[in-house]
Amino acid sequence: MSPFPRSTVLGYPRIGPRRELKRALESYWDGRSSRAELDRVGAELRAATWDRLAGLGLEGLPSNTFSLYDHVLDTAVMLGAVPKRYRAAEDPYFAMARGTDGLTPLRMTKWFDTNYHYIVPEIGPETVFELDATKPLGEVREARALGHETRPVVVGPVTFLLLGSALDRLEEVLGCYEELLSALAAEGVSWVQLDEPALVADRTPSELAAVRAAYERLGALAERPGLFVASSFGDLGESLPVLAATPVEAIGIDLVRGGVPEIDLGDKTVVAGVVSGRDVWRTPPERALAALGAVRAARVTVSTSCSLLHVPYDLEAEPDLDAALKERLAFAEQKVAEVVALSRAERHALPAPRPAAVPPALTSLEGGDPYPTRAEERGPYAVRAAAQAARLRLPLLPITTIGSFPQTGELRAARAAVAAGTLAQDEYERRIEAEIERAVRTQERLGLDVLVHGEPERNDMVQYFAEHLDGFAVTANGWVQSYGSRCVRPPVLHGDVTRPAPMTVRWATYAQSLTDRPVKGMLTGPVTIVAWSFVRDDLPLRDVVFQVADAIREEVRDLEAAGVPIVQVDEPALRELLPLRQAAWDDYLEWAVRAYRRATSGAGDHTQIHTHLCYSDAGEILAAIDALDADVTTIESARSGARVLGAVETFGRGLGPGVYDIHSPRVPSAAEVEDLLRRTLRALPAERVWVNPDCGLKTRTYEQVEASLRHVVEATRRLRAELAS
Ligand SMILES: Nc1nc2c(c(=O)[nH]1)N[C@@H](CNc1ccc(C(=O)N[C@@H](CCC(=O)N[C@@H](CCC(=O)N[C@@H](CCC(=O)O)C(=O)O)C(=O)O)C(=O)O)cc1)CN2
Ligand code: MET
Ligand SMILES: [Zn+2]
Repeated sequence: MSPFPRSTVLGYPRIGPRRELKRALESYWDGRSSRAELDRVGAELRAATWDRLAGLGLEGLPSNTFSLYDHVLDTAVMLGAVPKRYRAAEDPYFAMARGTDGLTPLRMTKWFDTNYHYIVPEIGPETVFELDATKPLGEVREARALGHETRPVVVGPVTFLLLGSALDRLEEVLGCYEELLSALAAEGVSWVQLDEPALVADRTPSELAAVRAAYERLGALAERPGLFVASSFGDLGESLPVLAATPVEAIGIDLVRGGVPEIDLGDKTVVAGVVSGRDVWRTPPERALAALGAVRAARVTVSTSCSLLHVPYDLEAEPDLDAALKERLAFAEQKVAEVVALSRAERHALPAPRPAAVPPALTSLEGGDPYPTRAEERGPYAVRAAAQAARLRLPLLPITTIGSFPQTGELRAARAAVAAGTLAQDEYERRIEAEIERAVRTQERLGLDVLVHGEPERNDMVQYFAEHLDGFAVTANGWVQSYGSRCVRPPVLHGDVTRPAPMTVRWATYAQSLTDRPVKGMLTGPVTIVAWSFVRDDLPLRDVVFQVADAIREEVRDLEAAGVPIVQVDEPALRELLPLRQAAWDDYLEWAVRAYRRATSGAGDHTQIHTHLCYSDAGEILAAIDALDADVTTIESARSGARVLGAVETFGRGLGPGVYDIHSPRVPSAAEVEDLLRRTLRALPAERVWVNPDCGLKTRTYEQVEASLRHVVEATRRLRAELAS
């Protein structure tokens, strides 16, 4: 077995530095280009990535980190876990990911504590595991034809099965992994990377036994590549000694979030994740070198703490970023260069590479916590509910949406034109107003009860606020994949956050001026703004979140003062930031809830506060969601099989479990919506039930939205009539 290369990364972005894959996918899905064209773009992106990584001096190149949609879905396909109902589809892979006219897609949820979403494997008694190694083998050969030897990366068996809630199928799945290892060995591959991020969360003794059994068995295989088991997103804790006792040759350890292992790892190679894949800060070289030096193992390789999937491609694509800030930053390319430089410095006992620039002095917390708990300012729910009912006069089962309406190509082009200086700001604002009017009229025509302005002015629900708050920088090309072809540009929160002026009042009041029905103002909550940004690391996260909460609080009060009767403060990332280890949950939830209440408790009793959550596996944090004390909570439900309904009967206030999935282009039938509503009404008293989709409508077309909402209204009216009789 050849020694593990001295420098590597656990994975790399794949959407393309200019989102080439996004465009190719959407063009293929729309029928504007062929599958061959899509595959050609994929091949070009893979080639460019390997060439670039090799060009930067990286020694260990990963392969199979590319994906047309999601790497967990790729693993499911590799293992034959394709549910029968998708097999006859024209393109089973994308049918699982996005659904078709007749088929709902598989569930989708957050990848550990990141803003990346994976497709949840569906494993049932009828699943027959059967290896299809086309993709990993294909990428190895493709890279080889370009002159690169690579290390294929696949999701490991334990993590895959835990994600699919089917760890009892380990024996069968291991058969497939054995076959895969044999095939890779026959191909002349010297190392394979098995990603096991699930090992950094709490694991039961039987799960740890499964880890041991899995890697004993794979390790015992006669003809196989070297086994590199990679963890990320935290400390391996009790999983580390288990792994260390198996025959795997290399273990990947996150040394940014986790500590240097106390145990001596003997003859293993430690792939030391000293360069963070989760933030955009430059790596302090002395800290990285100290960690590298402290690891006790036969061999140490310099690497990233996780795949670089979670950071943008290249800082050099940001000519407009402030020069002093830029000095503190590293995107994927710069991080690869750091890995290479650290590896050389470590090997040759060279002085530390170019030191990270010293950040400017920022808020210091010395002198005590400047964020005392604010006394509860709002009245009890019963009092608020009465005041709001008198003001809003809503029917039973009020129908609303989550905030955004379709973001049209014209709107995006208009924003790009303003940035390019070819469209005047006031003309842009007129177009936004026209779009708000379109959204309002559409909702009135369809018969919705609580209207939204549709968020046409927002490029993104976090980036928009970052652009209007002090303390943030935004990027021009810093795209990070969120799911499938969808990307975000996470803002950089680098300084103290303050709100120089109202951010949304003018659009909310414009919308309200157009209609007699109540319009809800729309804000993003402090936890979510911070979760979906790259955040300064010189303050506790909690204190940064409180600063953002205070800015949102000012906005809530301004909306109220302007006569907006309902304000929604979205917290879709509340679950996402939940620590992977349960021991840290209470502390997190305590301050996260406090931040939310700080943001919203300035509203009077007559103002109805809504919140919205999605991808939440809400069951786990239902008590915390309840503690947010919002008058109405809308929550994803349809896409996750209405599982949340099993847990909501204790919920004390208004609740709108989504009645259809908005991430799929398919239009739900009225019967389907009615069925979900009936299930909701079995779980909750009708007086507290709201009717809404799972999430915002920005990724859909007006055609899809109108058809879907028509069915929602139809189903709701039927049930209202039934309840009234
Ligand atoms: N930050 C964040 N995280 C989130 C969500 C979210 O909304 N925001 N929602 C959940 C699901 N995730 C989602 C993530 C992204 C998108 C999404 O639609 N993203 C858009 C980009 C949004 C954006 O920034 N749009 C900009 C710029 C768009 C653009 O492509 N501009 C063109 C130029 C304009 C043109 O001619 O089209 C270009 O750069 O080439 C704008 O509207 O102004 C996309 O991928 O297409 C949807 C859901 C969870 N996490
Ligand atoms: C990801 S949660 C989205 C909430 C936002 N108000 C929207 O409707 O798009
Ligand atoms: Zn949502």
